[in-house]
Amino acid sequence: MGKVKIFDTTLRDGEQSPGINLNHKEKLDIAFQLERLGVDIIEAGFPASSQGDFQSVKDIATQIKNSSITGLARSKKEDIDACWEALKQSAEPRIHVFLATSPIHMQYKLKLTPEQVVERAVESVKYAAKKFPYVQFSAEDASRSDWTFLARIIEATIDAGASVINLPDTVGYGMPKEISELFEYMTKNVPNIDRAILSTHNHDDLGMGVANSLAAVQGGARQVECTINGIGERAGNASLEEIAVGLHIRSDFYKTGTNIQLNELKRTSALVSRYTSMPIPKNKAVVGSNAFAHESGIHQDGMLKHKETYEIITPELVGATSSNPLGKHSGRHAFQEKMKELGFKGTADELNQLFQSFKTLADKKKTVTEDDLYALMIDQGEDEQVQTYSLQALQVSYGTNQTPTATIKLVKSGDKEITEASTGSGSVEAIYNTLAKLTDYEYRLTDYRIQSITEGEDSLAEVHVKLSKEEQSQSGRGVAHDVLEASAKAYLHAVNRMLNEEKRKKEPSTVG
Ligand SMILES: CC(=O)SCCNC(=O)CCNC(=O)[C@H](O)C(C)(C)COP(=O)(O)OP(=O)(O)OC[C@H]1O[C@@H](n2cnc3c(N)ncnc32)[C@H](O)[C@@H]1OP(=O)(O)O
Ligand SMILES: CC(C)C(=O)C(=O)O
Repeated sequence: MGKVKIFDTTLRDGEQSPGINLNHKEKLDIAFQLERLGVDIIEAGFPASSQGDFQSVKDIATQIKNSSITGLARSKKEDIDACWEALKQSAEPRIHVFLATSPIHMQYKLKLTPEQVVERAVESVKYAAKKFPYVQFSAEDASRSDWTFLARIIEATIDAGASVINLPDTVGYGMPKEISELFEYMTKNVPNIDRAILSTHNHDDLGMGVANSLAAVQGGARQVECTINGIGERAGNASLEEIAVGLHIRSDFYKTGTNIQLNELKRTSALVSRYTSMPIPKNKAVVGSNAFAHESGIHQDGMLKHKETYEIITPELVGATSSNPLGKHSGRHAFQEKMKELGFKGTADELNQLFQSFKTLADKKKTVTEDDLYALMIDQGEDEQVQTYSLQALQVSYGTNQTPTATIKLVKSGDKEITEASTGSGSVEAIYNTLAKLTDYEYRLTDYRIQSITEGEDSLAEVHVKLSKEEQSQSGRGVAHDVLEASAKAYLHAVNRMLNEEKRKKEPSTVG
């Protein structure tokens, strides 16, 4: 049996997670990391849904060479046309067309009869196949669809030109046995099934996303759709890292594997977590910080005697350890070596700047971990974007019987220095009141979260904020050794993103 293809939808279904809003650069960075991870197919977005999605899919399709790129389209000519415009320059243009097949979706959402759904699906797949060499058709809500009807629409769409058929558990309703039987049934009962490969796409509403994906492989699926860290609509999608490691560790059972470079999993997960502002739960399988931590005496004793007593996955397998910790006495060579290992692709000048930031941090911290270095790299990436405002100096005066006051100096548009002071009921509020005056904007703070990137008293602080203004909202993050500085940086990050977005919206549209 060949390898199972991994179809990553972090940039499409993953971005549908409430609260996630990735910008163009973040999407490209994630796409490059997914390519490095060995993902077979990257679903880069839904081109007809917005100008931003269109542009990201187009740029990802032209820049990524070692993974195939696809985009989502409803069964509508306009969506298929937008997808083609975005993907026509990719080495292997692929489209993902979908239409719901469950009674509830057909009747209430689409307001179409089953006959009309078959007609519409066939018409769309035929139209897409005139442009694209690879067409995937998804029968949305397949797990709640009638199996005989599903077999009929699968046969018809394969005849119309689909070479991949996806049977999603759209609302996370299926149970593993049921999902595996669904795939077995289609494999046996669709006469032309050997002309297509079957794909599975599972949501986690009942916590079954990964179990259902693996059950589908048992039932005959040869492509698995999933996301990094399991992000996605509602409770999320099945997580790529758990599926890839599950198929690897239990290859004795599944008799197949994937092209995923497992030792890239940890850094991919960290990058996606940082960019989406979605922290990884400590106990998350494979990539959580407790995944390889053994706490109790009996377990520790077992581990000391023989690691395999309690460890079925080694941290090294998924790229989770750093054997050469960096600190204040580390030099350029060790630093450069580590950055190479972490996938740094910048110029010598950028590396030099990073080295300076690393030295500043190492003066304050005992050990600089991989997570700290990722944070520095991501911070530097932000510097490459247009930053209308940057933080020059911050001073906060605070005392138990005193109103907190923040004095802040910013640099505006690269050269103009502006200074303001303001009070607040707490230090962070004083900072935000001052920044609101300085940036001359009326934002509402709708989310504020602090996370320590690493463990220990001297860890870096990461603050995530969400600012809203009328219908718009933008998230921002700031990393610093000090929580107040990280809070100021996060606010400015969101303001700069908001301003960039406003500027981009004023630029002429190029969709279609
Ligand atoms: C299961 C999934 O994850 S599917 C992907 C879901 N992702 C998204 O929706 C994110 C991006 N979506 C968007 O930006 C918007 O919804 C758009 C641009 C696609 C459409 O926006 P609007 O035109 O304003 O329509 P709206 O979202 O309100 O309604 C969806 C319409 O698409 C129709 N529709 C839904 N699925 C399909 C489909 N597969 N094929 C054809 N039409 C469809 C609905 O019936 C509805 O049509 P109606 O207006 O005739 O009632
Ligand atoms: C478009 C389809 C595959 C989807 O995202 C779902 O059904 O969840």
